[in-house]
Amino acid sequence: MDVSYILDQLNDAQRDAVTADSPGTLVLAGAGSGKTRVLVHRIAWKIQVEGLSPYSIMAVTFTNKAAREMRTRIEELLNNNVQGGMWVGTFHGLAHRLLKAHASEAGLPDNFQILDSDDQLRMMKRIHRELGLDDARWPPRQSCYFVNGHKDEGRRSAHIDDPGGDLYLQTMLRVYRRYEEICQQQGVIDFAELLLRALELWRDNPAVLSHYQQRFKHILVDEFQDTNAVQYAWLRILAGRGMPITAVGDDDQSIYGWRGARIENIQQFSKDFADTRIIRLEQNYRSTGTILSAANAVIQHNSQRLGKELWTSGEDGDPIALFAGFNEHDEARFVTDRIEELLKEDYRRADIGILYRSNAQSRVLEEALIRAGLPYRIYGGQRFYDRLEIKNALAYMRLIALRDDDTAVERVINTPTRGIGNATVETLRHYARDHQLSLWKAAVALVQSGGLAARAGNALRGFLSLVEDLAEKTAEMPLDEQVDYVLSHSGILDFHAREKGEKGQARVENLQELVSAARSFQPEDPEEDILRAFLDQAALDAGDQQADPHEDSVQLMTLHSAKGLEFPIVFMVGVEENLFPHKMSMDDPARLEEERRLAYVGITRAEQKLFLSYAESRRLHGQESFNSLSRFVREIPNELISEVRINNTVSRPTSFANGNLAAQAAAANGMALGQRVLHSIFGAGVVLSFEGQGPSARVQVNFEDEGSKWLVLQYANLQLL
Ligand SMILES: Nc1ncnc2c1ncn2[C@@H]1O[C@H](COP(=O)(O)OP(=O)(O)OP(=O)(O)O)[C@@H](O)[C@H]1O
Ligand SMILES: [Mg+2]
Repeated sequence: MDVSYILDQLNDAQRDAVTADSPGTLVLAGAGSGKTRVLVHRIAWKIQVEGLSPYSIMAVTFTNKAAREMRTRIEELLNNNVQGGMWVGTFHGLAHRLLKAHASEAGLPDNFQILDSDDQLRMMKRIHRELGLDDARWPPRQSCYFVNGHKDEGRRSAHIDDPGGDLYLQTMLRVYRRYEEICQQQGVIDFAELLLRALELWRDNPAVLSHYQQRFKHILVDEFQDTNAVQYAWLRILAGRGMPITAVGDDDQSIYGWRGARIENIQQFSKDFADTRIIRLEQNYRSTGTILSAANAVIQHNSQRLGKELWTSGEDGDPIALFAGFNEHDEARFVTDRIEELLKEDYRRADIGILYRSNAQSRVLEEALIRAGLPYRIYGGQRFYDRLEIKNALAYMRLIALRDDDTAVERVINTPTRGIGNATVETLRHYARDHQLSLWKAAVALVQSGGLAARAGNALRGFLSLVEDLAEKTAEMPLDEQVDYVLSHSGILDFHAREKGEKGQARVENLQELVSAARSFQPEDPEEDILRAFLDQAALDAGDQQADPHEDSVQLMTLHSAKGLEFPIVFMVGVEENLFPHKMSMDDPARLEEERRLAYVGITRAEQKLFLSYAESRRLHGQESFNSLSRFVREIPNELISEVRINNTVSRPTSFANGNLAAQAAAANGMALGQRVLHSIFGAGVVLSFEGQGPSARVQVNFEDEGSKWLVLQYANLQLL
């Protein structure tokens, strides 16, 4: 059999890694050196040459998107359909699959549901109320952090030592215990719990473990540097004493330390897996020489490194462009202007990635993209399934699947408004707590016993029978009709349609989109209950489905979600001290190094062109700040960077509502580049640029008769034309 096509497009070191027959194989290499490619080709090799069945392979990727891509690439390579039972997915996705197959062994009800981070926070707030904790002193978010942090390390509340007189720990422990109890009672599990349960399932059920140990013949793990303690333990327990395992990773790209990821797992690997062969890849195939030199220069400032070389035989390419905006709007306009130019040069929108440090930065960029008529998609962040109206609709669907889902009850018991006030809900909560019941069962009991005032009782009865009715009427419908029916008969559609203006409109469109999503939904396992599978998918998916995936669109995402991806063009925006590195990480050397690795990840996403930009003044989370250029940019040698001058960006007049220019510019300097203005003495002209801020802000205007002049904005008294 001619299998040369599996090795043809690989260099020697990559071939070595693909064909290695060592029990443990660790590929340790920098960004863009072909680690993911090696994994894909290694799987093809295992199947085609070594004759492993796809059924006996497990591959772990970092995102659901990466899992889908991996599957497609293997299929392309093997020229066939390898659906045949191969397990490819994220740790969370695989753990979920495992728990569904063995719910009872894992101590879960068959229809357990996933609690996403928003739901988790909601539940935490309820627990705080129940325990009489004041949210100001005990932020519920902090409790989530506490619980998740311990779970990531594999610690349940029972494993935490008696905190003695430490009030903080005592309180957190009480919260953790109560949280565990309630989750168990309701049959819901959060993300960290998925992993921990999956680990405990194997640890405590030798029969289940041995089944999988016999089934799998090879485990492969991408982005190994970001595994946490529980994930690593899960791999180890499965691999047992002899299952071959291949891990690929890059210590310089470890960026999830804040979520419990442990770089040490890399060193641990060769100790734990006998006869590990370590293979290094040194040639980068992704980026231009300039981009690669910049990345290398930045990461060299870190002290904790295993140390790797990375070179490219490619061209140097363009210098890295650096743009200083007056504020975030100016920066966003620079981005959209450049994108428009690039699109004229034969690039497609999907070739362009815009990367930022914090989710909140996306809003201004989104607005600029919308204004410029440029379709875009966001990975992560405000995902389709995170949107309010979608969560409302899904809460009804979840209740149809499982009445005891308290989070869903809380969400829609009075949405749309049906006269169930806070007092009634509070009574319900008390009753549920006192009788150890779910909210739903408590509601049924209260309605039956007549324990409520007539009005409240009727309203509550209305809600209960609505849900029962929805369940009954839609039981036999195909999924999309079911969703459609629930949207109109629950009142959710009307409720959101009544919201004013664009927002209501957008919500209705999103709800309609949910029907389409249901129509095109196909469960991985056709035997499975489709509603259940759909709800699980909604909770798990990393937000890939918000826009039409086939439309050519600009890609927006945080630096964290960009890991493993590549784009011909990359804009890294907001490269400012306090934003990136993040101000929370500035004082801690270890966290600062993690921020630098994030910069390394960002830079190395770019194939051909890299644009960096920052804003001299920025309003974020409602606060104005003035930050200097990020140290990470200053760590790039000057000769690799070319500064973009502001005038270059004045390509078209910006339109915005009439008003007093000084006031607007004072609020947001530089909004009006290209704007035509009138001065009482110099006459009409066009705004060329701005300088400074506050009272010293100056504006440069090119007057038709008088030529270019600098004026102090505050006194210039310009009128918009
Ligand atoms: N031998 C090769 N010949 C040509 N192109 C290659 C070769 N190896 C890898 N590539 C290409 O280089 C790019 C980077 O490869 P890949 O994504 O596998 O790198 P990686 O090491 O996984 O990067 P990251 O660390 O960012 O995850 C991809 O476009 C890939 O197709
Ligand atoms: Mg990769």
